[in-house]
Amino acid sequence: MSRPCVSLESVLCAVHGRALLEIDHLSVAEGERVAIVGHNGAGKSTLLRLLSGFLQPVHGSVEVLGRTLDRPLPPGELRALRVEVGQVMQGIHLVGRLSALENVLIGSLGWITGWRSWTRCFPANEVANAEGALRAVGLLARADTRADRLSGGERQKIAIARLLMQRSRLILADEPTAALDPSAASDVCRLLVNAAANASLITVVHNPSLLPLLADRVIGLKMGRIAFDLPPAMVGEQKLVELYRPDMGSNRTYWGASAIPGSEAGVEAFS
Ligand SMILES: Nc1ncnc2c1ncn2[C@@H]1O[C@H](COP(=O)(O)OP(=O)(O)OP(=O)(O)O)[C@@H](O)[C@H]1O
Repeated sequence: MSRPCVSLESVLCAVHGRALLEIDHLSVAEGERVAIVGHNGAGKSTLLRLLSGFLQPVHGSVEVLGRTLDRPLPPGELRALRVEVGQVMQGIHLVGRLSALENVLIGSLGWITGWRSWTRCFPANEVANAEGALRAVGLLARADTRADRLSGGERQKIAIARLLMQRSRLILADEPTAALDPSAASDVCRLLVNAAANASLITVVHNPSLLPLLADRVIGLKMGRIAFDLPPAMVGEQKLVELYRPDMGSNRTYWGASAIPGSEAGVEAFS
């Protein structure tokens, strides 16, 4: 069996003595497509931050693509991780003053070296590849348009074209369809799955109707813990109602600051 692309054991993430995420065990195989669902504040983005090396656990082990992320990585390794882990995050991180094509080319910065990388003078074959990526998301005609003149849906598609250039082994997408109309949301999901043809894909999503498009496995997070881990066909309305129903009176996510050593300074690592 192939090595898991993501492996978490006995992980606790906490800030100022408050537990945000507690995962006993989570493993994602290479090529798997996983959706994460859960109420606001359930810990979905925290999980993605952990997997992208932006946040370290208070204790437990985190392995992503063979790298141990329990401690901050040295800069060289962090850069390598950034190339291997592609991200489409809330708020879409495009450079507004650059054209759509230039934004897509940024995806290849991890692959080109030396003066070309510093001066952003991309070789002709990479420019052709970037045009191909724009064509794949249906936006070649907007290649020269500044990113800040594009619609939300168009910008999401540009972010996916950039992923195509990055050739990541793991793609983390945090609500990639937020604020899109239903048709644009389906388009973006299909493009994302295509972009992840040779990668593992973990997507945070709020709209349950998109689950079958995006995932072959759905993980429900509730108050920082895994509530279920099921195929999309088994995530029916009842499961979702239970997942999103507030648990009144629970104080599980709060401890005294002294109860979780190492979590006092967590907010710096978090922000
Ligand atoms: N910078 C921060 N400092 C301290 N706590 C934070 C910070 N950001 C988020 N949190 C807390 O961490 C918990 C989990 O937040 P997270 O963003 O992971 O939730 P989420 O499931 O992604 O929610 P949403 O659906 O609203 O995006 C929340 O209780 C939130 O208040």
